[in-house]
Amino acid sequence: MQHVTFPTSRTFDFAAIGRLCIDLNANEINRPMEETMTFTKYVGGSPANIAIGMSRLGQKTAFIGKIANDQMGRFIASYLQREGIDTSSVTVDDTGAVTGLAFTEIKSPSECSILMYRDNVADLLLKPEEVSEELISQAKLLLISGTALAQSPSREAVFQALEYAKKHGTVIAFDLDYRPYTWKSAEETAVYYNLAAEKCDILIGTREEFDQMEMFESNPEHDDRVTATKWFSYSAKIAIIKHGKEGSIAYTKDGSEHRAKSYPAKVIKTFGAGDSYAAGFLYGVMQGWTLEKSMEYGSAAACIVISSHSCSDAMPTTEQVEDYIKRCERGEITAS
Ligand SMILES: Nc1ncnc2c1ncn2[C@@H]1O[C@H](COP(=O)(O)OP(=O)(O)O)[C@@H](O)[C@H]1O
Ligand SMILES: O=C(O)C[C@@H](O)[C@H](O)C(=O)COP(=O)(O)O
Repeated sequence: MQHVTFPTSRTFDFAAIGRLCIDLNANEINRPMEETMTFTKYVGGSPANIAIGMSRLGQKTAFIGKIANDQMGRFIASYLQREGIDTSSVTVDDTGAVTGLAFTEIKSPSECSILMYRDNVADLLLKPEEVSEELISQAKLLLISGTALAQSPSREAVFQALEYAKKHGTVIAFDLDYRPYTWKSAEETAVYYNLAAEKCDILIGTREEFDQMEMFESNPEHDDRVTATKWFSYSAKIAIIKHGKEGSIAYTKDGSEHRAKSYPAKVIKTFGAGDSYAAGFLYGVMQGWTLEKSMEYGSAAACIVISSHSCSDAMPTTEQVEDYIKRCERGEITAS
């Protein structure tokens, strides 16, 4: 059964709006940040990672965002272009804003954290008038990500993008991507997340991210079905609640729920799981696959990324995902 119908005959399969940043991933793994001396630079930012993932999976992809007018900004733009991503809607800041940095700490495969430097970042300066209606009207799927709602004018830019997507029948996916650093209060976060989620067709988040949205509601048992059902009276057709290595559950508007098997992985670090999962899952849904198959594909893509050092640079191609699934089926990959 098709839960979401995508428009046909559009220039882009996929467009993402939001932050373009830098990840600096610890080279000396399995130790605290205090003892980490060297880092490798990658393009980062959750929506950037997902866009790179979709492009690697062969989807015609565009990005809407703002970069700093500095070396880091230029590094990001040229990386996206090399990945075949359309950057005509990536504008360059002219106010002296900087590129957001995420230093990652890999204390152990399961104890990872991120130290973010996000004061005066260019990505949050994207203005509503810089969002191209033409581009959104030419995309089958628009991805928004929660962090871009944290501040004006980026917040208004995302709402403007939602408006255009609704007007042109572009399917909207919302990766909650809650990062506390950029928000002023939990109340502000909940209000804006809810306002955006009302307009979206596909919601993807962890249990903790949905809890954050529910601060004015009663869901004392943190029940996934209660969480998902609320959104089906708005625009949502699919709500996915992720539970780390325990896997994820997709709820659909017809009242059913879908679970997928997850795959083993030799985990180096856990971050990047969500972004690669989102790319693999959305790719599957766009191919018209069942939700179970799409979720499995997302899980396999996630395993590839968490077994690698980077997030963006490790995003797999279809051949890599299919090969990973086959190797798991043959018992060649076991959990670390
Ligand atoms: N340790 C792990 N082993 C295998 N798969 C994992 C592991 N951690 C996450 N995944 C896969 O990645 C998906 C998303 O991970 P999750 O940690 O829930 O998201 P996020 O990175 O956004 O917090 C999970 O549903 C699962 O399929
Ligand atoms: O989103 C960021 O700004 C940092 C990411 O690039 C980072 O690598 C990461 O945390 C990925 O997030 P996840 O996929 O939700 O684990």
